[in-house]
Amino acid sequence: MEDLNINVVDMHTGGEPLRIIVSGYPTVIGDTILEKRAYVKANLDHLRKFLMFEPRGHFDMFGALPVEPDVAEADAAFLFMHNEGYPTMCGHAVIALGRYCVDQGIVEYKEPETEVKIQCPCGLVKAFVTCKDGCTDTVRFQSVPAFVVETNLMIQLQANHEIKVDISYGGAFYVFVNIDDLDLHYSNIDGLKNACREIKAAVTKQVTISHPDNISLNFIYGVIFTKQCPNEDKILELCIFADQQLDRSPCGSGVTAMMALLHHKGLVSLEKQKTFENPLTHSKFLSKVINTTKCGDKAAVVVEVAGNGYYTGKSTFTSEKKDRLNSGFLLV
Ligand SMILES: O=C(O)[C@H]1NCC[C@@H]1O
Repeated sequence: MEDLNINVVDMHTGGEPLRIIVSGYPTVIGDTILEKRAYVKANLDHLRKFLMFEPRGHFDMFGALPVEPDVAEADAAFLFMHNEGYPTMCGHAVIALGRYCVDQGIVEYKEPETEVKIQCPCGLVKAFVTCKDGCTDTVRFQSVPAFVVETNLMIQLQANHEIKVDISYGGAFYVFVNIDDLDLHYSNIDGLKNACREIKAAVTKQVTISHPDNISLNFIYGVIFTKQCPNEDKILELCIFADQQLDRSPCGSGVTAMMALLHHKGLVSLEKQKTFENPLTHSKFLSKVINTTKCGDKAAVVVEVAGNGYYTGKSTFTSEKKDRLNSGFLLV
């Protein structure tokens, strides 16, 4: 591997890490953001492993790589990366990146709120950063149109156990399972990871995932284990995504997809706010459906999600040729 010197800023949103690459990456080639995503996958994947894997990262690390936007309205564009590859959307990242873009002067600071238009692989996402007394704070974002793929789909799990799932899109495709339909508790992470594997495999057999605009978006990104809290307007969401990665946040793109589902089922009206909580870290996002729209010929909604991202550090990552573990490894 070449001599590397990569500068990053680390943040977290609701406990979910975000490693923002600031400098030291080669130029990413491609006319569109999806071409750039394909380029890094084919040509620069060793750098994802270098920054996401141990000893510099860990199994559940998440990253954002700035690239040149290819739509005129965008203020910035980012590719995302995790333990398996390059996802199409990430809400927790957009919340942190909204602050980062204003703090870095990529967009001019404006009180009481600064709008930052971030191009993501799934499309243009608008972030609105609260700005007060010279400081950035809470971020709300409006994602790409979200739509429902299937509701009440019956799938067969290996243990002769049939369960009902929903599938919905919020910048990425998610399968939703009510955790009470499984004999599992949120604290049983290994059990949930096994269930996630089985659910993903069963759904992939039964359903063709298809986005009206681009085939690069056609894959199930994660499984979300949900629970409506009785007597409270709060929904628990635990997302397992990529290669069994566990989201510490309530999962911004998952919340977007879930709000599309709730709206479709008549369980939430426009502008009605819902709270989503990660059952392990107890971090929260607030969300509402703000409009109806279309995605191709599908009925869709525009969803807003709000949360807080915080800075945790800055690093320069270097390499040494004589280091046998230089290129990164994972112990699960
Ligand atoms: O907030 C989100 O949308 C994400 N968090 C990790 C997995 C998803 O990309």
